[in-house]
Amino acid sequence: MTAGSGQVYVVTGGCGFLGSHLVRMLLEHEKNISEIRVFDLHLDESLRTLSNDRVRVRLISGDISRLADVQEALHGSHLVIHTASLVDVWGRVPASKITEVNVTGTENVLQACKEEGVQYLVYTSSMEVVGPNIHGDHFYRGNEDTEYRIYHKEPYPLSKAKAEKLVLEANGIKIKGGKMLYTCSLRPTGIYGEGHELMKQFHRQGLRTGRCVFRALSPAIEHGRVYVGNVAWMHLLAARQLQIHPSTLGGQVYFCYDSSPYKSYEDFNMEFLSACGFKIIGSRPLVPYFLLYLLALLNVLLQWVLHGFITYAPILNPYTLAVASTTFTVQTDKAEKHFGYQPLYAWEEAKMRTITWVKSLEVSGKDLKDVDEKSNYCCS
Ligand SMILES: NC(=O)C1=CN([C@@H]2O[C@H](COP(=O)(O)OP(=O)(O)OC[C@H]3O[C@@H](n4cnc5c(N)ncnc54)[C@H](O)[C@@H]3O)[C@@H](O)[C@H]2O)C=CC1
Ligand SMILES: CC(C)CCC[C@@H](C)[C@H]1CC[C@H]2[C@@H]3[C@H](O)CC4=CC(=O)CC[C@]4(C)[C@H]3CC[C@]12C
Repeated sequence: MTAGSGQVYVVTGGCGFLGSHLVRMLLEHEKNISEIRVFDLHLDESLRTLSNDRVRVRLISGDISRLADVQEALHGSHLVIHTASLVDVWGRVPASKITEVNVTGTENVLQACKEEGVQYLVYTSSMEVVGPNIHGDHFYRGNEDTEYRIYHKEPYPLSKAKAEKLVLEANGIKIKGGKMLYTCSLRPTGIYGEGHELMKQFHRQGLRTGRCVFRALSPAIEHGRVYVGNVAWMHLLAARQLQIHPSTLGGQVYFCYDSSPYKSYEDFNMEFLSACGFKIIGSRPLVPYFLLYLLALLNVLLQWVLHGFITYAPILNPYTLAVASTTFTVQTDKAEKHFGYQPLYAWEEAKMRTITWVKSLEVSGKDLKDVDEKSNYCCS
């Protein structure tokens, strides 16, 4: 196929952690495309070099919350994978901004699909549209049909739930040219893999404490995790099959899953950090939950006091503590049944790829030597 004869895909948020893996996945595995438009507020110029003689990677700088930007990006395109989002549960940005990007941004994508005659939309939702809620209700090996007391107060999960509802309700609407819009929504659990910003933070934090991770969470609490490459692969397959079987996938939600083991959030992270000499201290939480909760409240107070001077947004706050302390794991085969999804990467490969990347942080870590010396390497 010569460049120009294939379809045009748009990936909103295509320069992000998931988005950039998705662009590479499309380039490697999707033969029906001639152009990938990477629409993002913050462009990663390295993606431009991925163009080849078959597919052009076109970077488009724009704001999803501005309709005109979205309309221009979608003009003449065939399918949109909408991953752009403000992923913030730490209070880094105001709630209004999260709503503006995640909800209004999604409204703009839907409006642009309608006006530009784009027939297919795959939305990157999140496990968070379901839970865990702050009441501590566990979601143990649940699926897309499992009953759960959904309760949202935080801006991020609220915004993802609203956006997903808009996407699913838009399935089947009439668009320009008399055709219909077909949509589906994918719900990843906690995504891990090369480029995960939060893992970088855990790595940096661990270096400061002599490569010791002081256990804060009960090892009995399981948290679903999924490898970024498999999330990207599921998006590619959903996009492909939504065009072939729109009545099957249209208006459906699918949890993203693979064979990553069910573990506590900390123990799962140690699958990678231990390869860099990190050790977890304690077989059970080293501090009682109430003390951790007080620390989380102190962080809220400090964030409030420092607001306007600096953005103080530590990992620990009452919401992240509640989420991390509540089991949320999925066990489903809906994506396999509806569109033949099988993870592209087995657990061992996903683990080795992630370990290789975490180890690369050691090499690139400028402050590595100083930190090790200063922190007297307590875990040797
Ligand atoms: N990281 C995770 O564990 C999970 C993420 N998700 C979802 O996956 C998607 C991707 O998340 P990540 O890759 O982790 O986040 P990310 O922050 O790495 O990527 C999001 C991208 O959206 C872009 N963006 C933000 N505001 C924008 C705007 N106004 N206009 C245009 N682009 C904008 C950012 O520049 C970034 O490149 C999001 O929709 C998120 O809700 C779902 C479940 C878990
Ligand atoms: C008590 C500790 C300091 C807590 C450390 C772990 C937490 C920071 C993370 C535990 C669970 C994570 C969330 C979960 O993976 C679900 C998510 C889905 C998304 O769409 C975005 C990210 C997140 C909210 C994720 C954020 C970090 C945790 C709360």
